[in-house]
Amino acid sequence: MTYKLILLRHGHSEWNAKNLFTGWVDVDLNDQGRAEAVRGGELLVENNILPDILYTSRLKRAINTANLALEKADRGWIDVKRDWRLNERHYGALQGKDKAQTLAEYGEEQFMTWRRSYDTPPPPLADDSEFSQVGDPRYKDLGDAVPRTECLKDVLIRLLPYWESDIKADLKAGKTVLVTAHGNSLRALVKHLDGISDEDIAGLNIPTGIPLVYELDENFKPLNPGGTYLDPEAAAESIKAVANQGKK
Ligand SMILES: O=C(O)[C@@H](CO)OP(=O)(O)O
Repeated sequence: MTYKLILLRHGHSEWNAKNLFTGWVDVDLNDQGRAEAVRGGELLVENNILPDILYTSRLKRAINTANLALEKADRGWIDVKRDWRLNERHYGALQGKDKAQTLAEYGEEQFMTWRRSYDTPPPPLADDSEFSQVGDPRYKDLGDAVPRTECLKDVLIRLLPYWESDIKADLKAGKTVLVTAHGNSLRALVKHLDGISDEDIAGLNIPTGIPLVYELDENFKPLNPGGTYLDPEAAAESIKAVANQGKK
């Protein structure tokens, strides 16, 4: 028995275009992102990889990417599960800040530590910040556990129980699962799937809007390590752009 898992990072958002740290701020897709999402759906159809169930975060850039892709694939009818555990990494006090300005102000080493180190979170975001999610009704179930900042390790710790309890169960039931989420929540999942070390994960970036397909064996180990991008050339271009954010 093998399992099929599709990972899809949301398309370009309004804040990707402005080069701002986003995290849990609920920014929508821009026109480019909407086009990427539709293309993502086309790629699913062209490769005849059609999801039976959708998992998304609670953020509209992921929700709308999934809706556009699934509509294109005529799969808007599949069951949906949304969970905060698939949300982007909370970017702490960097949420709303310009990446290029942050790089210029703090230098490359600190900037990259905050962006890509496994276990160093940015400073926490104040609860009264306009970019805080404290008090947001969509996270009522979290009570006071709404994050104020997170590193990638924190994301993995909150995501893994959900992977184990829900996503794996649907894969085991024979469903093709689509997970539409974010650059860093998907980096955490890929780290787990591919057994990437804490050091090496710093160099891994996920492109926007391009389905990444994993074939998993009965132990949920990838038969195609690293997964397969349905448009490898576009993925390589987009990965470069993500890696170079801030440096413009
Ligand atoms: O700002 C963010 O939330 C993320 C994803 O866009 O950015 P980065 O790639 O810098 O982690």
